[in-house]
Amino acid sequence: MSLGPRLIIALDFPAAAPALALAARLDPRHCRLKVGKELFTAAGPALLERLQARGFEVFLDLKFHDIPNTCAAACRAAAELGVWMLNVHASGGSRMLDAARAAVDAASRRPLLIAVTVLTSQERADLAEIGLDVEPAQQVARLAALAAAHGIDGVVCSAREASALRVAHGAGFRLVTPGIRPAGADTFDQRRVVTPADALAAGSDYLVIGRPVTAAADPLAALTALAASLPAEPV
Ligand SMILES: O=c1ccn([C@@H]2O[C@H](COP(=O)(O)O)[C@@H](O)[C@H]2O)c(=O)[nH]1
Repeated sequence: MSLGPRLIIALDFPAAAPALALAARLDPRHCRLKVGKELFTAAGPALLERLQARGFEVFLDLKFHDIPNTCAAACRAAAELGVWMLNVHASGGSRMLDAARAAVDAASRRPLLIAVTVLTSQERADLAEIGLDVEPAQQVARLAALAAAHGIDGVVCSAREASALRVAHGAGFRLVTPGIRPAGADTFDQRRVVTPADALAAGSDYLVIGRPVTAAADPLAALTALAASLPAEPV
């Protein structure tokens, strides 16, 4: 089964113009695009329409986390925007996950619904601070199991956790992995980072890549080099 392009470029920009300028240099046959909180707040649904009109499938990364009714309503509204994938926080719990899933199931074009486990910027000390005395991998496994049990299509995790999740949840469970860094690249605020080739080898379905491409002096050259470090796309 082909999952389509496995690279998802995070358009973390403050306005539509730079996002559209980068998108104009990209090919929807080779990557998908991610619109997150910053860009969506600045540019709104109109930007999604323009990206989709150019042939891109869009991951709307708003990480909804609220009471079940509010979360479901947000998922419904996001699904109506025609996005390919959207997400919620698994830590919202089973009733919130059920409500979110029911909302996307009712959509005329159902997007993939993905649950965020432990942010890739977090390490053990960050979890301890919020009262979780566990390794990130353990908390990721716990939240992924909750998501899977409630019919969620997959999770956002670090590729460090991908192989264990693939064993636990099988081939159809989508593993979406940010925190991707070519060897030697600046990690910035990320903590659980993995190289692109290692992420795929570990079983990631989709690699989310932002600053290694978008902050590069030549984003297209950076993306081309990154893609060249990967085995050929399955067809
Ligand atoms: O656990 C998570 C969930 C989401 N993200 C998002 O992915 C990109 C990563 O950007 P980089 O510049 O490659 O670090 C960014 O939009 C995050 O909001 C994540 O990093 N980790």
